[in-house]
Amino acid sequence: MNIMTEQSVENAVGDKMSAKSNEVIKMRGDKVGVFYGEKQALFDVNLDVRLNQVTALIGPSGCGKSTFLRCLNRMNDTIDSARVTGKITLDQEDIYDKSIDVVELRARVGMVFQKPNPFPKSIYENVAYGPRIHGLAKRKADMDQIVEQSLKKAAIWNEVKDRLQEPGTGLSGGQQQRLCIARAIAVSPEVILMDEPCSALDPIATARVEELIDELRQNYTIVIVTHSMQQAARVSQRTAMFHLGYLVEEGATDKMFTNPDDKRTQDYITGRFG
Ligand SMILES: Nc1ncnc2c1ncn2[C@@H]1O[C@H](COP(=O)(O)OP(=O)(O)OP(=O)(O)O)[C@@H](O)[C@H]1O
Repeated sequence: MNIMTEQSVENAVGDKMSAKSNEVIKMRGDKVGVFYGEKQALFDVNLDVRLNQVTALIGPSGCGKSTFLRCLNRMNDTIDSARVTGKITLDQEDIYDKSIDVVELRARVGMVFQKPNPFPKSIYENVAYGPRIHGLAKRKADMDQIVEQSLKKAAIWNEVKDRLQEPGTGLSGGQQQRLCIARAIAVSPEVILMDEPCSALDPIATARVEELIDELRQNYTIVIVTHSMQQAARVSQRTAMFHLGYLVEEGATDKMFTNPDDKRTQDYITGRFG
């Protein structure tokens, strides 16, 4: 008879979890709608964001990609006319619930914007700012460590370690974007949202950031809006195609780019519209 001890059950469950960890749903959008005043920009979007995967949001201009992305950390709250309907969960918890502290939510679900936007402060301060307001470092040595680790994880440490007190705005565009990624990482987020993070970068800086996104996936869950089909294919495991405010389809990136179910996806990825 095969009697499993409590420990062996735990191990077996653990193995199954790790084998399937990329199937774990980190965030879920359930019938998400967004209105800007009277105008509805998103309709009934059901979309899962899987743990430790990169999910790419694609679709023609104005289809609602950024609007959906901003729902995931309640950045739409900052737009007066915006109203969100439906439900969005993070680890099964409703992020629009009254009990949610939005500042804490945005530390758990960080964001990197289209244009690199370092603060007009030193490189060090750009990274230290978030951990300081969240009280993550008690002593200067702890803060130094957070700054160093974050810059290392964002693959920019070697380029800036001798100039930490110089302004972040003095870096190249690609370096500034990696500094902004370090700033997002510094508060230990679980999810990182990226809104066209490479659109202001040259091809070499873009390749650098794409490589970084792939590395970050091991520790974070990433959602990226991109206009570049090549980029979506290179960096993501899942792709979601939007059109006119609707989610057209979502699936494994390989399948979406080789054998999509919907003709609109086929037309978009082959450059027939958008
Ligand atoms: N702050 C806003 N106020 C009013 N309407 C808005 C606002 N932001 C977006 N919209 C509208 O919502 C719709 C979706 O816009 P959104 O920026 O989400 O699309 P997108 O797919 O990210 O577009 P793009 O690829 O051009 O960035 C568009 O019709 C847009 O005009």
